[in-house]
This record gives sequence, structure tokens and C-alpha cells, in this order.
Amino acid sequence: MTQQNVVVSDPKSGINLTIPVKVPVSMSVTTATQKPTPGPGSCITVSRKTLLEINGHNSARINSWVESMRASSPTHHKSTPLSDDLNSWMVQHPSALDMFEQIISASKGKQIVMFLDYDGTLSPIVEDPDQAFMSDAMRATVRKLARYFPTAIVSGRCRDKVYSFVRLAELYYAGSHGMDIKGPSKGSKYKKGAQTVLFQAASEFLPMIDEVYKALVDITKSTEGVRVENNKFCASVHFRCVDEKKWGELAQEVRSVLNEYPKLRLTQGRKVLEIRPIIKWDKGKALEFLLESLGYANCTDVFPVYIGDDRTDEDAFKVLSERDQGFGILVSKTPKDTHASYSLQEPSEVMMFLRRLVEWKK
Ligand SMILES: O=P(O)(O)OC[C@H]1O[C@H](O[C@H]2O[C@H](CO)[C@@H](O)[C@H](O)[C@H]2O)[C@H](O)[C@@H](O)[C@@H]1O
Repeated sequence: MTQQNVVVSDPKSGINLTIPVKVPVSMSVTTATQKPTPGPGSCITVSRKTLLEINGHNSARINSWVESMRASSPTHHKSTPLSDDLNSWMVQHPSALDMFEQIISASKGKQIVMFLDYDGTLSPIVEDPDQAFMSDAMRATVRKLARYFPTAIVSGRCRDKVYSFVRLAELYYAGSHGMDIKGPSKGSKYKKGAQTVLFQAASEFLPMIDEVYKALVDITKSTEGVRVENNKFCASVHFRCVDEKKWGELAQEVRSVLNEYPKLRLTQGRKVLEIRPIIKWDKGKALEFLLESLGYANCTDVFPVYIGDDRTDEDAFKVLSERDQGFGILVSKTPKDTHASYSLQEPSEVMMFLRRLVEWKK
């Protein structure tokens, strides 16, 4: 998006109006009718019809973004207008705690492999992403879990950052939505040979993400409450602390940066816009890669369990349901469209479920 003065000529009156508009760069090049490609602040001349098309196209797109931003973390009502919906949703996605015995009997004779999302799954959602610590009790539980089952953390965060929160060297880590995978650096009986798994699906995008991160920081700097995070192979624009009235403006700013990078795409998480490479790689692909690295590529005797709370975790839930192997557990207090089979309400329930798995396996 560039700020440009657009001269609108009215054929009836012959009057030329100069209007400053934000024009997507991709469109300004194709729609400028008379002058060469303009720089910021210069003039291009377009018909009124073209201007309406530019603004119409743009605002429809931005409106749909804002709608989606609203849906990205539903408001929790104090009264319970959702309780009927919740009850019927729970029938489709029962609590993994209530269904524990059935889950165990489905896994009989198979190797359980655990995949855990981080934010909202192992740690509660908080306003400041740098303060999303997991409790010592959760860490101790995950440590025990990894003694009995191969365990991976699969996060949208940069791998080093999520490692600094979890601090367990015996786990697999897939950071940047699975685009940066590393095996245990010590002490896992599942570690294959001396080689540690290391796979980076989008390494050529590193400089581009760095550039985009800086552009996002710059363009959003006057929006109060916004937070841009560099997740190495992707970037996050957090709007949890941005006034809802400003969401449209913010979406427009992010869109304008994204327009310059056709090799990047946008996904959404909980009050966060995520910018990442268009490559076909996501948490689902990471799950498949890890199963393969563990030697379970074409096995029927493996039982993967993926626990996550976010839209980006759906890619992994979908893989499991398509493979008809293991199952997904969605962490949510409200009904959501999901490919997961079961649900848990919050990280404390995740911890209870993991403890029961450990107790059962001991
Ligand atoms: O895949 P995840 O491990 O769930 O990571 C997804 C994003 O999580 C973080 O943001 C979310 O948690 C923050 C802390 O609780 C919260 O403030 C934010 O609103 C949530 O979207 C993380 O900061 C992002 O980089 C991750 O992509």
C-alpha cells in the first residue's frame, strides 16, 4: 500500500479532484492510466470507476479480515447463552478426561507419540507474549511424559523462544509452525542414532521474513497496543491489546506490507495475524515429518496424539483424521469448528490428562 494522490476526473463537470488514498502497489501499477508508475506522494490519474473498484476491492477484503479477527478469539460471556451450543458440541467432542479409558483401549498395542502445542495448551494465554511461562508443575509433567512416550512441542513461535520457555532437552521441537524442526539434544531413548533431526522447510525465506518483520514494526508503530514478533520463519502481529476500533486500520497496514510479498501468506491465530511463506508446510506436515523421523512412516502400530488450541493446530488434527490414526484434542472452552475428536477446557486440564497418561504407563 502506498499513500498516493489520485486525480479523479469527472467527465461531466470536467473538474479534477485530487484525493489522497492508500493504493495497493499491485493495483497502482496496473490501474494507472496516464502517468508512469508513481512514487509515494506523486499523482496518478484514474477514472472515478477505477477508484471505486480500488476502494471496493480493498475494503471488502479488509472487512473480511476484520470479521475473521473478531472470530479469532470469541468473547466469553458471563451468563451462559452458549451453554446449549456447548452441550451439543461436547457431544461431538467429548472431554478427553471423561473418555480416558476409551482412548487408552484404542491405543492398545500401539506406540503413543505425543505432540503438544505451546501457547494456550501448555501455558495460559496472557497479554504479553514474552510472559507466557509454563508452570513448574506442567514442566515436570511433560518431563515425565517424555520418559514414556516420544514427545514433540509444535509451536508457531520461533524454536529457540519456545525452547527457552519449555527447557526440556529430551523433546523434539518444531518451531515457526513446523518450519524449523530439531530433535532431542540429549537423553531421549527415541533419538535415532547419533544424528539429531534437523529440518528447515523454508530456509530461503529467512531474509524475507526479517525484512517483513521490520516493515511491519515500522508501519504499525503508531497503532497503540500492537506487538510484532519475529518468529524466524514467520512473523506475528498481535492485536490482543489493540482497541477493536483500530482493527480495520491495522488489517489495512498488514495487508499493504503483504501486497509487496506475493510469496508470503496470512493465517490467523488467537488475536494474532501470522505472516508466513506460501510453501505447503504447516503443523500437519511437521507431524508427518516427525513420525517418519521416528520410524513410524507407514506403520499401523503408532498412535499419535496431538493437543492444541489454535486454528493453526487444525492442520495437524486434519492429518490425523485423514490418516485415521490416533486423534486430536482441541483445548477450548467454547464450541469451535474442528477436526479434533476430543476436547479439554484449558491448560490445567491438559496437565491432568498428561498425568493420567503417565500414571497409566508407569
Ligand atoms: O502454536 P502456538 O505455540 O500456540 O503459538 C501460536 C502463537 O502463540 C503466541 O501468541 C498467543 O499467545 C500469547 C501469549 O499467551 C497471546 O498474547 C497471543 O494473543 C496469542 O496469539 C505467540 O506469541 C505467537 O508468536 C505464536 O504464533
